[in-house]
Amino acid sequence: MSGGRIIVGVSGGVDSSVAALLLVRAGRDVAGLFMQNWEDDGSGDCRAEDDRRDAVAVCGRLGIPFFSRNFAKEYWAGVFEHFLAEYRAGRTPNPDVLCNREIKFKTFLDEARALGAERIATGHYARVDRHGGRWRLLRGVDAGKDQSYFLHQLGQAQLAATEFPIGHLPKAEVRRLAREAALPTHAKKDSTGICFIGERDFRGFLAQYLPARRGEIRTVEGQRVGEHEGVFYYTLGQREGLQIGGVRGRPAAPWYVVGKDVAANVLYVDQGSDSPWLHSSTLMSEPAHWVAGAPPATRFECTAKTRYRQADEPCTVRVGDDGRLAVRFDAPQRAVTPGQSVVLYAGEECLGGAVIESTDAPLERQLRERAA
Ligand SMILES: Nc1ncnc2c1ncn2[C@@H]1O[C@H](COP(=O)(O)OP(=O)(O)OP(=O)(O)O)[C@@H](O)[C@H]1O
Repeated sequence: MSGGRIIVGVSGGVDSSVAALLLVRAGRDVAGLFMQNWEDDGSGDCRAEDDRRDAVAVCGRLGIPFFSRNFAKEYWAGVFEHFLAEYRAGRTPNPDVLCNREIKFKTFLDEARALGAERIATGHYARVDRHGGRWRLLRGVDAGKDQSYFLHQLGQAQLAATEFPIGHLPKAEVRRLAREAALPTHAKKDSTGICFIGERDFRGFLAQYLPARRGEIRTVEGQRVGEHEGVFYYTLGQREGLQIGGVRGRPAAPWYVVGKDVAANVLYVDQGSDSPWLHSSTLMSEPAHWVAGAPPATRFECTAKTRYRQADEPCTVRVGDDGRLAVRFDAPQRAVTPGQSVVLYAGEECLGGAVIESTDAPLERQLRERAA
C-alpha cells in the first residue's frame, strides 16, 4: 500500500491540508495537486485564487511539490451542463455527486497518474477498506461530517487507488492537528455551498443561465395565491423566497413548495412544513450505481438517505431488471426530491445509490399522470 507516489487533492482547506500532513508523517512520497474547476467570472466572489494561494502555502510548509491544473472545460462538460439541464427540467441536482465521479476521481486521477502517482488522496470524511476480496466505502467516523453520500458513485477501480487519510478522525482533531503543525489553513472557515457558486445568491447565479419565466403560484386545490419567477428556482419543501400575501380563508402560516408543473409553469404550495402533500413512502430511481459492482440482492433491506444532511431511514429496496430502484421506506419521508440522490447503507458501509426520478407523493403522482 505504501510504495510509490501519492497525490493529494489540495483545495486550500484545512481537511486536505491535514490529509497531506498525515501522509508526510507516514513517510510517504507525497505531492499536492490543486485544481481549478471554474473560470473566474470577475464577479469578485471566486475564492479560487485565495484557495490556490493557501494550497501553495500548505505544500510549502510540508515541503512537498505543488502542482496546479485547470479542469474548467471538463467540469463544464461533465458536471455543469448536466446541472443546468436538470434545473431546466424542474429537478434539483446534486453537482457534488457528479463532480466526484467525473472530476475528482476521474480527470484528477488521470492527471495524478500522468504525474507519476499510483494513488490519490483527498480530505473527504469517509473511509475505504478491503473486505471479503473487495473494496468497501465506509462512512467517515465523524457522523456530523461524513461525506460518503457524495462519494457513492465511486467503484472498485477508483477505491483501489484512493486513500482518505482523515476519515477516521473527528473534525475537532483535524483542526487540532492543523494548529499543532502550524499549517497556514488551521483557522480557515469550512467552505459551504456548491463550489462554483460559493457564498453568492443561488437564485441570482442560476438566473444568469436560466432566465426568469413568470408563472402562477397555486394551492393544491387550485387557488391562485401569487406569482413566481420560474419554477426551476424552487425546490420541494422550500419556504424561502415565496411571495405570497394574506390569502382569504387561510391562516397566516408559512407556505411551502409542494410541487412543480414545469410544462404549465405552475408552482404548487401548501401551508405547514409537515404538509401531507410533501410526504412520500416510495421512490423510483434512475439505474443505480453499486460500489461493489453489483447489488447485494434483487430485494433487500437497508437504510437510505435521500439528502445529504438527513438521518438514515430504514427501507426495502427492489432492483429492477433495468437497474432502476424501487425504494419503499418504513415511514413516510418529507420532501423526497427528484434529481437528488438516494444513497444506500448497510451499517457503516455505503452500498451505492441512484438519482431519484419520481415518488408516490400525491401531487407528484397527479402531475405525472396528467403529463402522460
Ligand atoms: N480545488 C481543489 N483542488 C484539489 N483538490 C480538491 C479541490 N477541492 C476539493 N478537493 C479535494 O476534495 C476534498 C473534499 O472537498 P470538499 O469540497 O468537500 O472540501 P472540504 O471538505 O471543505 O475540504 P477542505 O477543507 O480540504 O477544503 C478536499 O479535502 C480535497 O482533497
